[in-house]
Amino acid sequence: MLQLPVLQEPVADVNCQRVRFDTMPSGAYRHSRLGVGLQLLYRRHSCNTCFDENAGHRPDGQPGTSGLVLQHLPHQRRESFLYRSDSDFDVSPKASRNSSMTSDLHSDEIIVTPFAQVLHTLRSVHDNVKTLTGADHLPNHKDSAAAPSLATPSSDDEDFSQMADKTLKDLEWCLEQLETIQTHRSVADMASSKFKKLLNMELERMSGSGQGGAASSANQIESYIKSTFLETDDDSAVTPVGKGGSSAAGGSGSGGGSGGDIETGEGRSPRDANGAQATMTKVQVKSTRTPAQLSAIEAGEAQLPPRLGVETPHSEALIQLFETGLDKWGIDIFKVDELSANKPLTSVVYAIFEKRDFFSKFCIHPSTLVSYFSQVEQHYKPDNPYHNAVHAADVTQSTHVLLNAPSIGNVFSDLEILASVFACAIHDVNHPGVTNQFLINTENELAIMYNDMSVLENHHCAVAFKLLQNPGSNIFSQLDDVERRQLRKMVIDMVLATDMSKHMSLLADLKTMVETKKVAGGCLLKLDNYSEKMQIMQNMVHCADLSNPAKPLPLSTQWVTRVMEEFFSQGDREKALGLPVSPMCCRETANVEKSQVSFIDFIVHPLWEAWTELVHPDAEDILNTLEQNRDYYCELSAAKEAEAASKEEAGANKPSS
Ligand SMILES: Nc1ncnc2c1ncn2[C@@H]1O[C@@H]2COP(=O)(O)O[C@H]2[C@H]1O
Ligand SMILES: [Mg+2]
Ligand SMILES: [Zn+2]
Ligand SMILES: [Zn+2]
Repeated sequence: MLQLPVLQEPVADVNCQRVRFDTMPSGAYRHSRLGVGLQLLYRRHSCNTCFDENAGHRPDGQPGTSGLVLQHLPHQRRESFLYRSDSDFDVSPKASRNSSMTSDLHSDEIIVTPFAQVLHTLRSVHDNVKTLTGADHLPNHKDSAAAPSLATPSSDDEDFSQMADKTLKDLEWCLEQLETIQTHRSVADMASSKFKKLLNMELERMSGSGQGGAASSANQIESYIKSTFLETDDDSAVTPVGKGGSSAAGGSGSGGGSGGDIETGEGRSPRDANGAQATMTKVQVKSTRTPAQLSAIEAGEAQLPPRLGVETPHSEALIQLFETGLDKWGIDIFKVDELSANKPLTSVVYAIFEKRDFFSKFCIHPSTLVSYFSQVEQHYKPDNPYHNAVHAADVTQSTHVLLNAPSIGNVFSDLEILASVFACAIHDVNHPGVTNQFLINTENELAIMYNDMSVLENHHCAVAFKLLQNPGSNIFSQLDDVERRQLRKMVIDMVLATDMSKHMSLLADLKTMVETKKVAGGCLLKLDNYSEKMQIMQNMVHCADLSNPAKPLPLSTQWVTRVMEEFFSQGDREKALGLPVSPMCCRETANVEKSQVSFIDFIVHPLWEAWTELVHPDAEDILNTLEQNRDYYCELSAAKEAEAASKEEAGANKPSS
């Protein structure tokens, strides 16, 4: 069970409140300044005590060891745009929006997802009405509260009419929200549409602010973020045409004879009528084992593979590296690549399976594991600068570290952990080095096969499960049917969620779940149903997939170089095919530093901020690193702009002779 913090309860219990306030950091006193009936926000706990307090409050009376406590983030933390004022939209309670109350609050106190806001506001209304009608005995009014109050509070009339006014406004807002909920949509969809609106506002603000070169690079970044991380709505154009002619446009008509040849190395033509079939045929590679070896494996007599599953002259150094780094955020994964003789994925998976005792827990023969993951590793394309086996190993090891967080220590079963590690290892297998939009625009056989829906992610899953069918490769052969079905479903759900167009929905799910539980006053996220657990697992893998900007700077910068190189080579191909160049894919015009700042501000930081809220304080260092890296790129970008400006000036001042 995930254990949530008791961040919020109506301020009714005077004694409890005093005790808590005594132990709070100074910044947390702000609620006590608010008038009676306005304390709709949180009573807060001091960080080092709230876990124990929650344990004491647990309904089952068990000590609070097996859950996750949702705690507040430190106040100096920069907040993401999700906390920005949204006064252009009717997306927050009116009364609270402009009041002094919200202006000095911090992200752990402000509720931003609509459904939680409704619950929250209703609770406040409830408390206010209680006070207004005299049902409450005005706990904050010191000892005078001992006398039962009348229908009109003893404080001045102004307080009273302000409160009545606010109560009515809040009630009206809640009713409006509840009335306009589209019943076919989930409450998390409410958050997702709100966040998309906010992101669009931010992006428009960004691209509207610059001039000249700065404006065009901002436009390109805006197009990149919109086309990659925002799902195209049914009612908008099928393929968004970005500003400045740099977008993944083209649509179904423009693929022409281009063929969109993903170079999978087998020289097949995607326009070939058998193209789709060829894709899966390619996956059915022959097993690397001789029949004798296979029967030895089946009989359990197979020889153990080399240490860590890879033949390498550097096995001692690799063992050393894993001993110190396997459980650490920011292991040098490029060093792992080098020491493992370019088998980073096999060696990382092997080390994790050993560490987690999966060989014996799931009766997996080490040589079966090596057989399977060698094939998976071969199906990652080494020529991709970014989407290769090193990225897979990186995401797998990152998830392994996230799973080790004490706060989620007892949340997942072994089978769920196995599924998560496996999903990460295969999540980009056979990636062609181009985006979904490119495959769709070029009518690639994969796009045809998967009807333009999460084309790559469907392909990664299919390839991985196909490879399991090769002789001597089924690492799950000893699971029973139910477990195998469960595992398959979990893996598919996680890998399909790595489609970046699902980003906002994932983030909205996570935030709505966390905030709703907080507001509802529960301290435990029970996570006893599949869908809630899966939301956490999908977000965890998504975080790991978007973790390169949160790694120590020397690693982070290398990933940026790689991802940009991959984007640029897609741009080269688009140019060669006469297609419009996708945003961020033109090596001549892309602004790498600035795009990193925006990528972090608009995508990565909101996600990690939400994850940190869930597992606080476990991911604190990760969020810090992310913010430092963001500042690094911001400074680089500013320096570059200053240099460009001074060059321009020098050019303008030169006499034209
Ligand atoms: N540093 C980065 N800058 C820009 N885009 C990135 C960066 N890192 C990852 N991405 C994108 O985010 C995507 C995450 O899923 P993929 O690994 O399939 O592909 C990744 C890239 O398209
Ligand atoms: Mg992917
Ligand atoms: Zn706390
Ligand atoms: Zn990935």
